[in-house]
Amino acid sequence: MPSVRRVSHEFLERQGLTTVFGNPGSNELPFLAGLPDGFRYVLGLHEGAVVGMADGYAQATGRPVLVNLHAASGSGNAMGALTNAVASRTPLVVVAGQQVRPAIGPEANLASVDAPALMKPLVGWAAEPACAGDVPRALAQAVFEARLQRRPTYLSVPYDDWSADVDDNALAVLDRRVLRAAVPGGEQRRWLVEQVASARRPALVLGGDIDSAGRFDDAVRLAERLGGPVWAAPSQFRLPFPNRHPLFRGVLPAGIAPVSAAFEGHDLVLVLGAPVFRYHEHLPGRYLPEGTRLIQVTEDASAAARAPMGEALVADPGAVIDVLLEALGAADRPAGPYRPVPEPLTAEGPALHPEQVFAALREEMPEDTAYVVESTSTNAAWWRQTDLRRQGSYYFPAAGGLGFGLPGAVGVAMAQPGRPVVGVIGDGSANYGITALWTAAQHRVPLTVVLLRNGAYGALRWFGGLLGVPDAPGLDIPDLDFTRIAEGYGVRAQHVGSVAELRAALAETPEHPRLIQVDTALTTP
Ligand SMILES: Cc1ncc(Cn2c(C)c(CCOP(=O)(O)OP(=O)(O)O)sc2=O)c(N)n1
Ligand SMILES: [Ca+2]
Repeated sequence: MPSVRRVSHEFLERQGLTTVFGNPGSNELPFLAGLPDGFRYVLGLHEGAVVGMADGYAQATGRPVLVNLHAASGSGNAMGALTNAVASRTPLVVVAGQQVRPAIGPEANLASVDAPALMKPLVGWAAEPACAGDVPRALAQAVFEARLQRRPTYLSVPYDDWSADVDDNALAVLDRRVLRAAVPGGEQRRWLVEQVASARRPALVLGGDIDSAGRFDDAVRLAERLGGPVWAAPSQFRLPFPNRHPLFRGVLPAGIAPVSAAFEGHDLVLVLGAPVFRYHEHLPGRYLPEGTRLIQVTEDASAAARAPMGEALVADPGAVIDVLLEALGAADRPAGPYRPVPEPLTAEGPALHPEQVFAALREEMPEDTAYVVESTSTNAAWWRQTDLRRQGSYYFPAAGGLGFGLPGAVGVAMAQPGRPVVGVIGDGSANYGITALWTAAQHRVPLTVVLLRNGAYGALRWFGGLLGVPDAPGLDIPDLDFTRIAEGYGVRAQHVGSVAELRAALAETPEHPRLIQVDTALTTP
């Protein structure tokens, strides 16, 4: 009879989950025994980095990814990075080891007491099978739930289960497929087309799911057909639309009152692939202006259910774009020229202004470069200086949890070896996922990390001023030298002191990971 391990490996292979991001403990070794040829294990030195890399890899490949973590302490370390993966709707399948069943109740060492509860409410599904024979089916459920919900799932498996024999029924899981059709038809289709076709001044709000689903160019065609303004949904973690397109108005402000003000005069707001909305600052006001109707289209049923206003259709936003383009036809006139980029601001003294760094990236890096950005006080500078026109060009921690940037950049670069990838990382953020540098070096990932060193938690300095706490402690992080830290992890590094030096460094095409440190002036987000 085959073992639980052999059937589970076979199932994972058939489902394409053969790249495993992990950090092992003794409980996990029996799962890792005899990994078949074709599987690749990517070791991260901290579980936050493991999940960040897996998140970047899954987002860039668009497929579920297997994560293997240690029980309890290992799974706990991953929670911060999982908040981002939940917000970006990344289908991660986390498999964690567990003590043998008789040892869990007595809370023997390395027992994860009530393991599934540890990960809720973050993950979309969590379980610990009631017996070894149910492990292959439970693993299949974890994969299918992650794919259907587009949310991480968690499976805790007692370590002696993997060597147990299974009966023939357990083999039935190998041929399972779970598909979902999400194209609106009939009455729903007629209703939606009529609402959009009859709108006098429609506006579009696009979420990260549009980019994740590869619908970046289709969204441009729909926007140019509607002719109205386009915003990115608040708390943006992907770029769903070219940021210099003449119809693009930027990211919606993350407050109730300013969002309502932005919609003033529009009779229909069509939200595609985003929750309504991930506000941030509490700025109370009317949700919508008088006379404005909001229709949300999302695959995320709970996002549709929890929205505070408007109507929602749970469907594939990409399929809805196809339906609307088919019904309305393409634009009959070009949208006009893309907006030009302003001259970058400069800073007093030796440090560069972040806009000078971003202008150098725009001018030196190839147009298809993918950027993973985690430098929180430089967002305004970033969007003033950048000109992104391709799908999959921008990633940001979806729940604002730092520690995604550096690992996520490694994961994106591993997923797209032929595409230039740049991590734009603040000197504060870098520390939350710094061990990913070691993995990048070990796997010779051709990644560029531009490390913006302003010696502070810049964004918090700004928030401190906003919230009337200008002298808050713990906001300065002086004396960090990431060139020496990077070299310690095996990554070639250099410090650049001018725009010319930065441009010369960027002009070289990296064969392996490299870190370029540059001192930047403090700016406001
Ligand atoms: C895991 C985690 N810890 C702490 C924070 C709080 N935080 C922190 C600590 C920030 C400072 C980031 O500093 P940086 O150097 O990366 O970027 P800037 O200097 O440009 O702000 S921004 C922010 O929200 C967070 N968002 N996530
Ligand atoms: Ca900083």
